[in-house]
Amino acid sequence: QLRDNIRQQWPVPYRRFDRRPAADSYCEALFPFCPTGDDDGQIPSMSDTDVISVYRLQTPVWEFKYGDLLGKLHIMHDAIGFSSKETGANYTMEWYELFQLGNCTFPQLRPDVFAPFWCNQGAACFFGGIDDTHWSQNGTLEKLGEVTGGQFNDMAQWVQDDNETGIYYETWTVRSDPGPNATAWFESYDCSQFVHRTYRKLSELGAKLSSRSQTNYTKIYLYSGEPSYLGNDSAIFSQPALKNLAMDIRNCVISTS
Ligand SMILES: CCCCCCCCCCCCCC(=O)OC[C@@H](O)COP(=O)(O)OC[C@@H](O)CO
Repeated sequence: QLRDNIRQQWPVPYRRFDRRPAADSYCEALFPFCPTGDDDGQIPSMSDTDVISVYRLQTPVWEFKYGDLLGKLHIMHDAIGFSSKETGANYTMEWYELFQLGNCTFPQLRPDVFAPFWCNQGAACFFGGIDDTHWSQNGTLEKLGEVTGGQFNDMAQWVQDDNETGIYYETWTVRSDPGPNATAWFESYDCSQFVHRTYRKLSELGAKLSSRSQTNYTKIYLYSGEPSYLGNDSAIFSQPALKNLAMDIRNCVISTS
């Protein structure tokens, strides 16, 4: 696929931003995002010589509301826990949607705006404590290893940079077909991808982490032929010549919501 004479790169790389914008005031959270985390997303600094235990955390999505219901469908949320040997303090770190999963999965139609609208920011949430029951009851709480306080602090700096530049949650993994040699058109960007990036960063920093059991991560797949770039919002939704395309997209939003 050629776009503006440039060969299209698959999967389309996740777009990074210079900095996270404020969310649109139209978007409403049913549940406050990261209610007990720091308002500015700050992560406490550990002493360089501290020993920090790292935990794999997994629980069914919406466990707080539906218990193990989504766990039965293997729809799981992933996070990471930390525990400081020097202070005994525990921490939870996760990445999830500011305005709930449905709004990241499907756009909305606003009565006064022609183009579909997304409330799909996602962000890292770091807060004090590990709710053992929440994570272990229907999921997993497993120690993976230890890192030094210095490695933790370097990871914390990376988390803040990653969080400032990677701002949109993307639910779907889009591939050409279900087979092993499929081409990935778009990768998802969700809780488990954040966990993978963090493990990768910790391993770059020299950490040795390992799990006793195989971890399965939740992904939801769409299969399609090779995508073509049709234009951005303003190109599609403000040009009379593209009205049919714009209507088709709106109708598709109506039929999926
Ligand atoms: C409403 C339609 C949704 C259809 C989508 C079907 C499944 C999609 C699976 C995507 C993977 C989900 C993993 C993930 O990113 O989880 C993050 C988040 O949704 C978890 O939400 P939560 O409310 O269970 O937990 C957040 C919580 O820990 C806050 O303290």
